[in-house]
Amino acid sequence: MTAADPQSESEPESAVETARHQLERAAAHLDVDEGIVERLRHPTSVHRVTVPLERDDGSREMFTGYRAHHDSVRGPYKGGLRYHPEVSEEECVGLSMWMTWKCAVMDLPFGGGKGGIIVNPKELSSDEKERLTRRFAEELRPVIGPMTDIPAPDMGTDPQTMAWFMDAYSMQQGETTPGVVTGKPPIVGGSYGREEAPGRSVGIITREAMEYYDWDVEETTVAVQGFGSVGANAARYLDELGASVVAVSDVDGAIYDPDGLDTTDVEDHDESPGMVSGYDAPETLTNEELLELDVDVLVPAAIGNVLTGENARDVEADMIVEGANGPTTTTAERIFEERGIPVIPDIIANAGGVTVSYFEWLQDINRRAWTLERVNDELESEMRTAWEDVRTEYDDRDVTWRDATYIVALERIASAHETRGLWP
Ligand SMILES: NC(=O)C1=CN([C@@H]2O[C@H](COP(=O)(O)OP(=O)(O)OC[C@H]3O[C@@H](n4cnc5c(N)ncnc54)[C@H](OP(=O)(O)O)[C@@H]3O)[C@@H](O)[C@H]2O)C=CC1
Ligand SMILES: O=C(O)CCC(=O)C(=O)O
Repeated sequence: MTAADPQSESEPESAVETARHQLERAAAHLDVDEGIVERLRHPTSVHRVTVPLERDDGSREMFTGYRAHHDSVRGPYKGGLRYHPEVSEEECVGLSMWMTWKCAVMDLPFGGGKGGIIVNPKELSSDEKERLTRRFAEELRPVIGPMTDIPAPDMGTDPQTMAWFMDAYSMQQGETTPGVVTGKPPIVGGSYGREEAPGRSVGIITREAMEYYDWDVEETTVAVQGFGSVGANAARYLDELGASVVAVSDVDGAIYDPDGLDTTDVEDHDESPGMVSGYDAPETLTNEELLELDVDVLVPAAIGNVLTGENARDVEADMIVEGANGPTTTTAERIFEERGIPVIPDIIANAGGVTVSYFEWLQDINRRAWTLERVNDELESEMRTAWEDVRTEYDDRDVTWRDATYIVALERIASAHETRGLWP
């Protein structure tokens, strides 16, 4: 491993710092009112709540939760709830900014929000997680709602968490309100295909990018960091397409088979957390080694800030497709640009999650479920449209894939602000 890049911006970099750098880069290519750019550097509001929990043994503990609202010019705030020990206000703000751009790239009528609780979900029993979630929903009730802010799953939360959240909100409202969260199980108003959607979109966008560069999918090797909702579904989609998925990982480490893993045989985070590193594979690696494997496509799909000034020069992949939110720091991005390694950004690659959340929200409003086939067909069509919008900017301007994606998003957001009138 080489030393940290001498021109590094200070690392570790917070999500909000990364998000601001990315916004400024895109703004430099557009004729956007400086006031609008300045406004977008900040959240509209951030809500901090204390969430009391009675443990199974009768002891009491206080947890801190957040909900950041970044921008709602195009519609209600939208974005996930994360349960993780490293959740912070700054992280929620950065993630909410990414949600604003993500919804705009996909042309969805939503803005950006994100929230979470500082907690290690692996240290909660199912009953404790339910009580924590119900109380969190009650605390957030004044600032969420089907027409104001619609949470969804993220790391450490899942469809069951969303069902508890929806139930707690509905009990307080006095009416069943399925549209207050997305990512629920289908039996309580969730959409078929939502759980798989972010990983599926990573697969679709990887496929489109491979087509763009004229790569043969059957000849392509892939390494995926993280084998949860996003990573496992991306790996399985690409495996099904014919790519050779040679490595996947969980928090404890990676498994590697140069001949390709059978991704359906490896249990994912939902089926059995922590089972990846226990799988009987020809070789095991650390997560750091997985990131530096000589593969065609690297998909970081676990946590943020894993590609940094420390390791970006050692990455041997020919293309990076971001499954996680914010896996690449500003310094790493610059190094990949210098090295000619394309980085397809999170805000389009994993946007299938929020896109199917939008389908779910429509289904909830209309009280009418779509088939899985319809969901997947419409997701395919939305992803291809967004890819074409981004590809056009990429081909027309001498910019990175991230800049091209941000340009599409920022043009739509800035134009909505100008049309509505930002300055009263
Ligand atoms: N869920 C969603 O709808 C969406 C999620 N995302 C983003 O995708 C990323 C992953 O989310 P999601 O798949 O939902 O999360 P999950 O909780 O379902 O899975 C996370 C996976 O990452 C692994 N992991 C956790 N910490 C580390 C670490 N330090 N190093 C390596 N692996 C680690 C976990 O391992 P283990 O099983 O051992 O815990 C697990 O395999 C996040 O950045 C999230 O914001 C983006 C769009 C939508
Ligand atoms: O489905 C959603 O509303 C948001 C999912 C999410 O948090 C994300 O895309 O990062």
